[in-house]
Amino acid sequence: MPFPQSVRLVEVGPRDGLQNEPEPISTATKLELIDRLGVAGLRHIEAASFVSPKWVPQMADHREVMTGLARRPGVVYSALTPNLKGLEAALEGGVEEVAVFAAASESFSQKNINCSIAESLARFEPVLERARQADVRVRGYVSCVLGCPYEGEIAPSKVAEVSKALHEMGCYEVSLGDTIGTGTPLKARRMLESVARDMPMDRLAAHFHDTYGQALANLYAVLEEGIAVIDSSVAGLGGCPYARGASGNVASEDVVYLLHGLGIETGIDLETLADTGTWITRTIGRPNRSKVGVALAARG
Ligand SMILES: CC(C)(COP(=O)([O-])OP(=O)([O-])OC[C@H]1O[C@@H](n2cnc3c(N)ncnc32)[C@H](O)[C@@H]1OP(=O)([O-])[O-])[C@@H](O)C(=O)NCCC(=O)NCCSC(=O)C[C@@](C)(O)CC(=O)[O-]
Repeated sequence: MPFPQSVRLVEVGPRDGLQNEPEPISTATKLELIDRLGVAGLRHIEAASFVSPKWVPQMADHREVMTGLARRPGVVYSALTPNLKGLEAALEGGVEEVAVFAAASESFSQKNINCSIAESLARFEPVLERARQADVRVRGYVSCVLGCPYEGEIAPSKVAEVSKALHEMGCYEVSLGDTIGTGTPLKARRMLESVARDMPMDRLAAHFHDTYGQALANLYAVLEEGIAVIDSSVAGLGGCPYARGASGNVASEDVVYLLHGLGIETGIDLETLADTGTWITRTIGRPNRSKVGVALAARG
């Protein structure tokens, strides 16, 4: 299949990228990061997570983030909402899009959201219903699509089953998470083929972590299959609190460089994005995990 003409990036740095940071990051820094990403041309930014502050303390200022945003026209600012409580709080914060998150692994589901896969899907039904009433779009995530930190291999048929359930429930898009970054291109392609048998390819997104350095190769493989939405995190920030050793998402700068090199449009200004990666990593004292970001910064 030919590559898509354009790809939509979903920037998850302010949420997935920061959620695991042990030291509190100020709301002002989060807001500046989100705004800089908008200036760089990102049109979908996952800004916050309405989860329990006991489980993920770094996201405790979700309301302040959501209400403090300098909303740029044309930019969607979304948030994670695992249940009705989270959704109601997000709606009060003026959210225009939310995401529910399930897993293809029972053990990960228990560790991450404290319930089974079936219970999570049942919990999402009223979230979808309430979001529909409020005219808010819902995205769905499936974690552990290419491996689980507790169970190892995950059957592509299980990923397909959970993805289909989220799609049928009303999620406009399902993002496939290689939570621990163990995937390889062949596995990624096989998994995607299995999922796309049950739901349209243009409703799927790739959300790959780069723990084993395979994320760009995996993205190339799924782009060839027809994926046109990619989640990424500026400077490769991140790691999942319930997947020990998992490193960040694939770096947004590296994805943009790859896509532009393939002649695929993103609407993103790479230099501004790279400056944002340099700024946030310096501000929070983290290494910049984007090779492109580091190379551009070194060039001056
Ligand atoms: C899902 C829950 C809330 C269930 O948590 P629970 O403990 O089973 O829920 P509960 O209903 O029994 O409530 C327990 C307490 O949490 C409170 N509570 C309940 N819900 C909320 C809420 N929405 N916001 C704020 N507080 C909440 C509730 O009010 C109560 O407070 P208490 O009475 O003890 O003071 C919990 O397990 C949780 O917050 N987990 C965090 C999960 C998380 O954020 N994980 C990281 C994001 S997922 C991810 O990174 C993967 C992804 C998406 O990026 C894709 C990939 O890479 O794979």
